[in-house]
Amino acid sequence: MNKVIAYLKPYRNSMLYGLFIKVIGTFLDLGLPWVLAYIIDEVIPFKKISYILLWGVVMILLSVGARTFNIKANRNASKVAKDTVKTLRHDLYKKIQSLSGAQIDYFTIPSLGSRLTTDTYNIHSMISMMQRLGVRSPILLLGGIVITSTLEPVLTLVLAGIFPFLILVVFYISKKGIPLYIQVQSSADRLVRVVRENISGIRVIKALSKTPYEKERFKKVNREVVNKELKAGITMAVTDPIMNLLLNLGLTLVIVIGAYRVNSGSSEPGKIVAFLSYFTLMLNGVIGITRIFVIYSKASASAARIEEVLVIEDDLKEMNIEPVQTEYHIEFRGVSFTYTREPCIEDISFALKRGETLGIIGSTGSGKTTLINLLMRFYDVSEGSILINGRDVRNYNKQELRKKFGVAFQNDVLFADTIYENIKLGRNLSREQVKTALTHAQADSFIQELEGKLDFKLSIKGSNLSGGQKQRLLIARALAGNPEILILDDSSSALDYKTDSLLRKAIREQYHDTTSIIIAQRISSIMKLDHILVVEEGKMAGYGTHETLLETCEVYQEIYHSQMM
Ligand SMILES: Nc1ncnc2c1ncn2[C@@H]1O[C@H](COP(=O)(O)OP(=O)(O)OP(=O)(O)O)[C@@H](O)[C@H]1O
Repeated sequence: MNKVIAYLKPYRNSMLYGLFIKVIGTFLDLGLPWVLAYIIDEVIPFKKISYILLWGVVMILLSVGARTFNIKANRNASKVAKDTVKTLRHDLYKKIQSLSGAQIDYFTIPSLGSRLTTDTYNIHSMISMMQRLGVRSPILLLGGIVITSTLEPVLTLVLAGIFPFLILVVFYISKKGIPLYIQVQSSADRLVRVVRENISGIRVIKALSKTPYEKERFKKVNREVVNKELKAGITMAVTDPIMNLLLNLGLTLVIVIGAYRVNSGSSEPGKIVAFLSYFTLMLNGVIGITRIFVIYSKASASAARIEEVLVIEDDLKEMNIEPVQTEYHIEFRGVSFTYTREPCIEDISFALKRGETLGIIGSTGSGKTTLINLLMRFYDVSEGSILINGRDVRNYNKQELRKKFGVAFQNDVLFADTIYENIKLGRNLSREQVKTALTHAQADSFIQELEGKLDFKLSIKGSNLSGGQKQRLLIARALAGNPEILILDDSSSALDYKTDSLLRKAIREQYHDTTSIIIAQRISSIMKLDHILVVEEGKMAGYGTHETLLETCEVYQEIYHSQMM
């Protein structure tokens, strides 16, 4: 919680101001029953209307003052909570952006999503509540005790006697509640994951008639969240009735003893009436405190989850590795890599000169994308090294490294925005540059037919385009800005042969200085490239030109025969 609490520092003055007016507002509330008792016991016996009216006005002023100060304080509290969580959410988002691939795998994307949304919302509720109920409730409770003890010390003793029990209840229950709320958040993560998968795969689910299966899957995880919520809720909900019970027991005693005291002349009816009003205020105070404990329990579970992300060390730090003199633009030197347990990439080596093209082919899951992940340093190699211009990729500032690339990943994302903005993607690219990239990506012809052309608005994930059209836009995005290194990861699979061939021709002719790596399943997409790497189960099954591989590489021959014959 400490790291999250530190976010409140800049708002210290604003919180102090809020605290001040909240305290005044609450004290004005506490003054009301005292004035009531005074009117009943001291003013009414005189039977003077003007005197009674005067004290009535005092009561109205107290009441209006209390409301005004409380409203002002509550507004201030909301503002502090909103601003604090805005900064926290911003920092968390920034941190998530900088996480390495391994760290994202560890946290999982749905969990990061709910840490950024539900967890920060819980913190917002806590900060807001702490400044409101957190100030008001203890004052109502303690102030109530102090004032009632001046009015009726004997009766106050009866109420005060039950407070140690109340504290014990709150302590015991919140100790049980916090771990339960951590479990609730974890199962909410699973729910988010299932919903994400479900919604993004809605078409295939319908196509394969998997709706009942998915419904069942959702039902299961939804039930899990509900059960966990229920368990946490039931545990925390015990607090309220137990406290009410204890307080009501105390009140019953107060009324009985109070009645005896009024009868015996040692107290007055006004004091007993005021005592009952104070009791209601104190009850509100106690209810407020229990609510704070519930919110605190939730927020402390959320704070732990947020802090876990905020404090994680960058595992892709810049290293100080001596650069080497080399004629190559990109070099893989004996690269091996393991995601979790089994090695995924083993001893891969190749070298490309500037402007050369490399095709990577191999069966699914053989490790082709992983090679790109390592080149772009989403993960660090387990063994060996990857050099760009003789500098180890671990030597680069991450921004500097990633700026070199133009990338179209498998199933990459198109945003719900115009075609122009989707290609530009926040870079400083003119409409002319974007148009050129679209022409090279063979997207020109279909864009001409769209309403608004470059300003045609795409739906989420580009769902108002065909698969081939989407791929052409993604390729254009990779080409725009003339990157130093172009990566196309299985991104032309939906193109017809003619368009695919025109695309390769455009890349060859227009991007001389760009070193290109093209991952493809189709041999026709890569057979004319300068080098071809054949990957099989993470290992190099062959490396060379199309002709040499046809002679020397059995795996390549098999792929060739299966596709071309
Ligand atoms: N984040 C990850 N965590 C653990 N294992 C992973 C991760 N990403 C990929 N893998 C595993 O590593 C292996 C290689 O995956 P990779 O995506 O590199 O294959 P690929 O050759 O590109 O496959 P495809 O042609 O189907 O895209 C696969 O067995 C895959 O299950």
